[in-house]
Amino acid sequence: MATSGDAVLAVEGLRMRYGTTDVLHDVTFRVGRGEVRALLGPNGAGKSTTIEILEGFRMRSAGRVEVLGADPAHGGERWRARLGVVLQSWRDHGKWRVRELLAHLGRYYARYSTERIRRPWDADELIAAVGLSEHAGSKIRTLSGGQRRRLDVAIGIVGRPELLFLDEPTAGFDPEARHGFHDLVRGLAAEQDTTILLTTHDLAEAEKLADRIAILNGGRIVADGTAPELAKRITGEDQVSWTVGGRRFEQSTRESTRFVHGLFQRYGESLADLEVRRSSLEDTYLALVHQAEEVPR
Ligand SMILES: Nc1ncnc2c1ncn2[C@@H]1O[C@H](COP(=O)(O)OP(=O)(O)OP(=O)(O)O)[C@@H](O)[C@H]1O
Repeated sequence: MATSGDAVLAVEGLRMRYGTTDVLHDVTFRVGRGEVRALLGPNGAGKSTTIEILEGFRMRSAGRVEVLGADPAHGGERWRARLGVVLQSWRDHGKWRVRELLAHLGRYYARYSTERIRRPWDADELIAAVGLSEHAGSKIRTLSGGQRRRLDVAIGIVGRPELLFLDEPTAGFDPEARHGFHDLVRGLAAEQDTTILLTTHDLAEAEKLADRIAILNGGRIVADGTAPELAKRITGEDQVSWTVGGRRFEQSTRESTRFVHGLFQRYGESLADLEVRRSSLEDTYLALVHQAEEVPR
């Protein structure tokens, strides 16, 4: 596989079979340094399976995978120390206090500190970065679900990973916690230059966080691009509607600005109730998922 210098993660022709069932078919994508990439798809699409293979927790059936220059199936300790993993499941450290646990886990990374990346992240700075300062001395079992998830993220990044995997990071968050978490993820990418691969089935989350989105459905990548690129991909057309002389009209067009300009020229002030509805990522997503459901596997 020709890996460009900037690709932190490259997947080519990845396949996974459980027993006699293929759950990943020829999955191919790349993630560049500092990029936030979402793997978006409905339940059972294969997101967790993909991410677990990339993390080195699951052996693939076929295909080529390179993560931070190594095959995850053979990644050593030093390689693993450069990765951050936030799993869907909770860890069970209920009796530990937040600062105590982070300082303890952080110690493991000290031997992997480099001139460029100082490891681990200072526990109090990290606690502040994830918005848990008020709970630094609390026992973990007393944290709410959202606070606990923030701690999961802190555990995932305590070693200042170059590449962070987030598996459905905001499942169970209230809107405020979700907003705070999105700021945190964007900050990691912008200020720490962390490359992030996150899985989600929340379109809005993918659109808000990710530079690029790969849509996975039925074990296949059915689309890959920026949110606007994907939104244009299926319909590519905007819906313009307007009223003239009490009659309602509607038109699909790829050139909505020019079309609206024409309407104004033609109807002037008698034009009323003008609306332009852009094709949205949601249109694309639903169309792609629906299309794929119709293709026999
Ligand atoms: N250990 C396993 N043995 C057999 N089948 C499995 C196993 N793990 C997952 N699968 C199957 O593989 C498919 C993909 O599952 P996966 O958990 O990767 O999907 P997902 O996109 O992460 O879904 P969700 O959003 O529900 O977490 C599903 O059909 C699932 O039933």
